[in-house]
Amino acid sequence: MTSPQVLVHRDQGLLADAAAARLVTRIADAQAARGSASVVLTGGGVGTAVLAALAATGARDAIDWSRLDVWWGDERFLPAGDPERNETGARAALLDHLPADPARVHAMPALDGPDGDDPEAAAERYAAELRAAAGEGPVPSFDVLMLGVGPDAHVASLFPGMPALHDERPVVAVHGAPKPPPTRLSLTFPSLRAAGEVWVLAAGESKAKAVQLGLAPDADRVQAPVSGARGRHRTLFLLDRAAASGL
Ligand SMILES: O=C1O[C@H](COP(=O)(O)O)[C@@H](O)[C@H](O)[C@H]1O
Repeated sequence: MTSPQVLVHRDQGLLADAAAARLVTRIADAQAARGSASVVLTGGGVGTAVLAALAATGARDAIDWSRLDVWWGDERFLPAGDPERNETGARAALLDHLPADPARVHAMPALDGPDGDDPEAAAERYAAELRAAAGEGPVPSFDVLMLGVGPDAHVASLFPGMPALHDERPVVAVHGAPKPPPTRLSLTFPSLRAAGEVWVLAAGESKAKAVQLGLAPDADRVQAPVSGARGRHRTLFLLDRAAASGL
């Protein structure tokens, strides 16, 4: 497990631009080294702002979009195209504007997908897709996994005190999430921690406490799930000044 590094930017706009630039470099490096790369996207305000910043920069052409696998860390279990789905936001901000290979864009199943309104079956389906892509182990060694963080210190759809925090399966259905919608799909800690790099993105004063907990050496990941978000090689907390104000 890596100790987090903290980078503070003046405001959310600069944070999004800097994270987008970092993403271009990381993906291009991975593609140069291995031929392909994989990223895990997050929903939420900053996560989507990073994708919009990436779409807006000319540097995005340094990425071979046809050789990039795109996954999600969590999803709201709603019909395809629902504006509240993380996938919908990511497509509008970035993926609809790029020559990504549709077969490599691995959206989590929707409520009107092949498993209908059975989130457990949908979670198993996504786990099978991850396993098939992994070669070895239950999930791929993602190059970069991005996570937003809630004011309650949740990451992905791992909310404080909920059973999903203890689940060893790679993907789970979440019921009764405190933030709507209540039914979600989420990667679990073992999957998050399989990533080479984990980037926690936070902007705004409402996230300051969660960021503080996420970096506290004695934090309990059941109470503050962000404190369990760590990458194998690197963990970055990419913050704006307001989110860093409690440090
Ligand atoms: O519900 C969710 O919330 C978090 C954080 O969102 P934010 O708008 O407060 O930044 C997000 O990371 C997660 O993917 C999403 O499903």
